[in-house]
Amino acid sequence: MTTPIDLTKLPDYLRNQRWFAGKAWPIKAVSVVDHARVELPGGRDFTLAVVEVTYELGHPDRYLLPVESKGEGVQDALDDVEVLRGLFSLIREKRSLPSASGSLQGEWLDTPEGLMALPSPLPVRRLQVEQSNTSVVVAEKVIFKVIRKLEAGLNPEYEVGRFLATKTSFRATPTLLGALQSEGPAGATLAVVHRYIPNVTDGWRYTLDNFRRGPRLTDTFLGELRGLGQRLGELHHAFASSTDDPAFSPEPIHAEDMQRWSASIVGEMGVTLNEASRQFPDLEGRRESLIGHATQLAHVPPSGQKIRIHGDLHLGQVLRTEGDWLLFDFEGEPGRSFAQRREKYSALRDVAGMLRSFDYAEATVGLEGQAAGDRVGPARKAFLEGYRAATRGAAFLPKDDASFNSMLDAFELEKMLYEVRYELQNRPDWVRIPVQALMRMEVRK
Ligand SMILES: Nc1ncnc2c1ncn2[C@@H]1O[C@H](COP(=O)(O)OP(=O)(O)O)[C@@H](O)[C@H]1O
Ligand SMILES: O=P(O)(O)O[C@H]1O[C@H](CO)[C@@H](O[C@H]2O[C@H](CO)[C@@H](O)[C@H](O)[C@H]2O)[C@H](O)[C@H]1O
Repeated sequence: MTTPIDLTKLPDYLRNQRWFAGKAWPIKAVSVVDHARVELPGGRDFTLAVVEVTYELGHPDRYLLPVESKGEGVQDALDDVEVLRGLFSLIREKRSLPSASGSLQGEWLDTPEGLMALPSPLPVRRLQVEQSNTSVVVAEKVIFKVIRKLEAGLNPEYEVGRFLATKTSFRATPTLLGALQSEGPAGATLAVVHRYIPNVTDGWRYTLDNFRRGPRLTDTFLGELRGLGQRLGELHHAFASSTDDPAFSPEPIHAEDMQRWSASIVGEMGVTLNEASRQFPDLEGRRESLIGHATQLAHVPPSGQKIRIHGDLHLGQVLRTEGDWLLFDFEGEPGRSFAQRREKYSALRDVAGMLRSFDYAEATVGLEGQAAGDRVGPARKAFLEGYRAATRGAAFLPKDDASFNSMLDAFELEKMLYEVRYELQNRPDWVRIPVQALMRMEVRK
């Protein structure tokens, strides 16, 4: 198959795309590593190409480019509704297509939700939100996300979604319905399809609205946060459920795990403080105390289990429907490899992620001019109460409260360090939020 794209135009094209993550580095070369032609009704077609971007420095990245050859240059094919319908049909009809170096495979799960009827012709619309990928809503019932930056290996969002939909009874998530996979040397998940949930607010906006109401959170909202903790507990029960799939089966936490996790936090602290203390010199004075905090984890007597977790849980990863919460986006932290994101871990890492979000919400309303209030403490307490109630006696959690609290503290510290790195790279104006949290952190006696 001949390469269908004008390679000379690609560096400029990529630099102008919202989803292109390499804007800060000079591009050395762009090459097409795989491509497939997808035919559309009426004799038209478009190309799904996987391109590799090599930079003057650092690792190469791969991107998926759905493109149409229309006149000059490179055209994003996802602007064309016929292409959106064509891509969706490929998945729904489980079609297989040859590509230059392998094949494309549409997958559709035959679960009860997968059997839904859809109208013809299919109404499709692109979701108008700022996001790293491109999402398309089909008939207000289905949402498919075309993944822009590709990673090698099994995509955790697909893997987890499939496990929850087919092996567990956990339904507080938009159910995974299908996926588009590319197989062969350029193998990757190219798109994932979920049930679309109409009339939802994301948990971040919903929480900010509540934090803006005054210095105290309402009992109603605190009750809802208890409900959020409970849903997370149920998710962890589903992850910990007995299964013969080695990618999900729970494993005991050993002393070596605690030591490894502790050492990894100490390592991340070195890198993060070196980067951040140029801008926030006071952080240097906290180094020893924070290291003490991280090393404490290595001495926690091991109990509980390692399980698969959400991996990047925060308020932006939950949806508020009428009267309930849905947890979604099981991709894990974008800065880590798929292999790292698929590792089993303590469930408390997710709990810590959500706790950090309450601090971010407080800082955000503070920056907007809201007077300081008594919001974060009660929000944390309510969320933890819900989580504890749903997981009482669970084998995956530490046996005693002291271990529970020490581990939770260490994972909150780990998340703060991650956030400092994330913000330095993505939203430098926000870096002071996790930095201030690091400055405040006390070692629990
Ligand atoms: N199943 C769904 N139902 C309704 N809205 C959704 C659903 N999945 C995602 N969304 C909306 O789309 C936005 C982007 O989705 P997300 O999967 O987080 O994309 P990205 O990985 O590109 O950030 C979410 O913040 C949410 O508002
Ligand atoms: O949603 P993503 O998977 O892309 O997650 C990344 O971006 C998040 C920000 O959008 C970032 O979350 C941090 O900011 C949130 C407020 O915007 C806050 O609620 C979170 O607690 C905080 O960690 C997330 O860390 C990052 O991986």
